[in-house]
Amino acid sequence: MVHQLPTGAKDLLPLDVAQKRWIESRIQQVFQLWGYQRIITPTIEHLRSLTAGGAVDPESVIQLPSNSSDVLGLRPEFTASIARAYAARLGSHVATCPQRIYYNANVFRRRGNNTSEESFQAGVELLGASGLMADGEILMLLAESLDRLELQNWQIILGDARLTTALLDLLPEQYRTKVRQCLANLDRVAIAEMDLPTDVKGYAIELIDLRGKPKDLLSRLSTSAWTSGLTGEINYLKSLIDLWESTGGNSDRLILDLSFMQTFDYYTGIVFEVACDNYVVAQGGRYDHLLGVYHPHNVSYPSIGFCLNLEELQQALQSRLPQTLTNSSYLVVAKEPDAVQAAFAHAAQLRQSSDLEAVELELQFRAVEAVRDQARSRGIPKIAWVSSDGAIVSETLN
Ligand SMILES: N[C@@H](Cc1c[nH]c[nH+]1)C(=O)O
Repeated sequence: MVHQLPTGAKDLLPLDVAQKRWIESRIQQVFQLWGYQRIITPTIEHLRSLTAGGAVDPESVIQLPSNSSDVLGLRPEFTASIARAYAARLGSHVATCPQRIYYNANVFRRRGNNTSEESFQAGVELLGASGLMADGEILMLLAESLDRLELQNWQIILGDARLTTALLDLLPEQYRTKVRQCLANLDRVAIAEMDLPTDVKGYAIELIDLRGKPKDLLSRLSTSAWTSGLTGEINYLKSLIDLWESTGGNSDRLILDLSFMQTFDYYTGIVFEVACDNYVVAQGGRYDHLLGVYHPHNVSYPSIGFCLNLEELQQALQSRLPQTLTNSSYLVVAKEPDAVQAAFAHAAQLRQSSDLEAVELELQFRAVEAVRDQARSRGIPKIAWVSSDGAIVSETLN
């Protein structure tokens, strides 16, 4: 029988794992330097918890049969699980806020035609914090994580769920849903072809074009006839961009896109994704009402976070990642059966040495040349030949 993996599943072989570790260890270092602590939430939860009060489509969750009446599912992302874990724990005590939490694990999504996909995310959630400094911290932490990986050519596409909704609310009610759909799909043609009063169409097209350098776009927006009631939201974004620039953020890295919308529907403030060579390597945003979905009395805590998509990062970083595995430093060989004990003892002694990589044992009694060939082919530079009387001869291969 041929045992194939289900469509969408994959094995990570040791080199894939080494590359993934390379990325993870750097990102986690940065998260920890900013004071974030790691959380591990369960892979399986109740479907109703994973769907975050309707913000995550249950169709995207891989559901599991269960004996109880509650359907279970595999987590499709972490934000809902962390909101569930912390909603009741934060309490009203000021000292518990903010909480800085990070995670690094696998998530599972059901794709079209019933295939499933497992992928890996490393991310942070800043719980119980709002305002300019909190949003600024998350954007800067994101930038520092990407810089730590020496990722090139990345750009943050920054939107604002609240402002986008407010801009759409300026349209007469009967057109809002349709125009929102066109914005989500960046479908300019559909807007142009819609049967709309001329001024409404002009405004809808203005909305789809709200993408560009943050400062240019914001000044265009402040002078638009439609947006006079939105100065608070517009000024907030101006201040955030100023903070980014004044703290060393590269202004070319930031694109403001007020037609940008996220897949999950729990966002209430800034939203963003990071694009790099056609890969979306990270996404996130502010979600001020989500913790309330899980709190026994619906009390919410303003929060914000992001996750990095490790497979996409691995693709975008490919040429910088390790291309080979680390070889062992020594092959320890028992020359005859009654040297086995001494060979184990010598290998153990070598492993104590801090300047060596791994020490491997030869497991068969092969001819000397066959052992040397074996070591060479595995890139092991040294052999320790152990005799039954305990004598050891070290050989460096050339
Ligand atoms: N959980 C979101 C990313 C995110 C983290 N925090 C806020 N948003 C995702 O998987 O897309």
